[in-house]
Amino acid sequence: MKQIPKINKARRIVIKIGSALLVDGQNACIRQSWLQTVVKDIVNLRMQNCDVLVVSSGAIALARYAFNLNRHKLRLAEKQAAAAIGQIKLAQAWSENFLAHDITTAQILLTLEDTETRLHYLNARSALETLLKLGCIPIINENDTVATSEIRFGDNDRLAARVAEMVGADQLILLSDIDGLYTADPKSDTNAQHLPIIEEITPEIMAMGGKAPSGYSSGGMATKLAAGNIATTAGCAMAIAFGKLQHPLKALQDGARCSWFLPNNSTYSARKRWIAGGITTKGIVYVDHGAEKALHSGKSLLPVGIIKVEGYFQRGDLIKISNKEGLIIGSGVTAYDSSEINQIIGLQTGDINASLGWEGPDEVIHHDDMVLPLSN
Ligand SMILES: Nc1ncnc2c1ncn2[C@@H]1O[C@H](COP(=O)(O)OP(=O)(O)O)[C@@H](O)[C@H]1O
Ligand SMILES: N[C@@H](CCC(=O)OP(=O)(O)O)C(=O)O
Repeated sequence: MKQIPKINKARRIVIKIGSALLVDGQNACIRQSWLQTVVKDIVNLRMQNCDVLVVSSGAIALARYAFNLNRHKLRLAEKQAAAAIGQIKLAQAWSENFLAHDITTAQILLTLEDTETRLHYLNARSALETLLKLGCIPIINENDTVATSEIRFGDNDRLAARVAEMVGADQLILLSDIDGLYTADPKSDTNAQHLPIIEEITPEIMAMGGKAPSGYSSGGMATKLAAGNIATTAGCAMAIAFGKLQHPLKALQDGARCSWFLPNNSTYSARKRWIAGGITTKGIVYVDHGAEKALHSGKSLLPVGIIKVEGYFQRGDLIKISNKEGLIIGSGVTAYDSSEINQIIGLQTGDINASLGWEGPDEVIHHDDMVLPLSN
């Protein structure tokens, strides 16, 4: 039996706070007395030598009543406008509350694209590391204004997991309106059972995540489980805990019920963890049975094993690998763009250069740039 993680033993924690906790939905204002208690809990964690990063939702919810933006379904551009209005209030609330403890906060707005483009990812990572060294608390949110539907996380659960992976956090705490994962949504199934420990995120566990709820929240349980996949693959434990009460982190430290997702004993390098955490699909290469077997035995993907390419992508993009039957078996960074792969599909290594007219690498995806099995 694996050990249940303890929040007071963590060296670095990412805490994700959902809109419903931070924002009073009736009045579209910050739940100030609650926020004060969360900030106090975070200050205490830092006194125990733990680095803390906050992923905070709430920008859109804070702007709901401005400019008649209070309908349930907003268009993307309206959400972006609401986020731009609300983000100032959100950052100000965090800043003022931490300043009361002489702690400086720093706002970081990220998109899915930032976490999937290697250079942006490395820049964000070094900025976060520097902020932590300076003793600041990064307050992170999705950059909703520039995130169009294809490049949106759309939920801060997966963004938080990506951040946890980026900074090598040992714990990710998702504070929610529920105290963990149940076998079904307890709001609609009175027989649902609470699950205190999830050792592995199996397809059965994934199936327990329902659809996104209506109202101000956007993710629901499904995105929390997707976050669990990213975090645990990166070797980070994840908790889903009830956050609505005062001092929610202290409550967790004192043993309040929650669901812990235990980390994989992953020995992935930082680069492979980045690949494993990829969410978008720019394209897919389909491989034959021989190649599938070779990949599983640690070989690189060669053109000879590819039978089909889907999508348009550039060299260096993260793409998925599918077997002949259409099952995604992995992902990796491609050394060729999609039109080049179409030119060399099925070719033996010795014939690649003649077909391309220039000297390309032997591998379409090098073993060092590939993760199997796929983590999400
Ligand atoms: N299997 C499940 N276990 C627990 N909660 C579930 C499950 N399936 C769906 N849910 C719903 O997910 C909700 C939490 O997600 P959400 O409202 O998006 O939270 P947050 O705003 O904290 O991101 C719960 O209130 C619950 O109704
Ligand atoms: N970026 C959005 C939050 C989106 C989101 O994930 O919301 P939630 O499900 O409440 O955590 C905002 O600040 O309003």
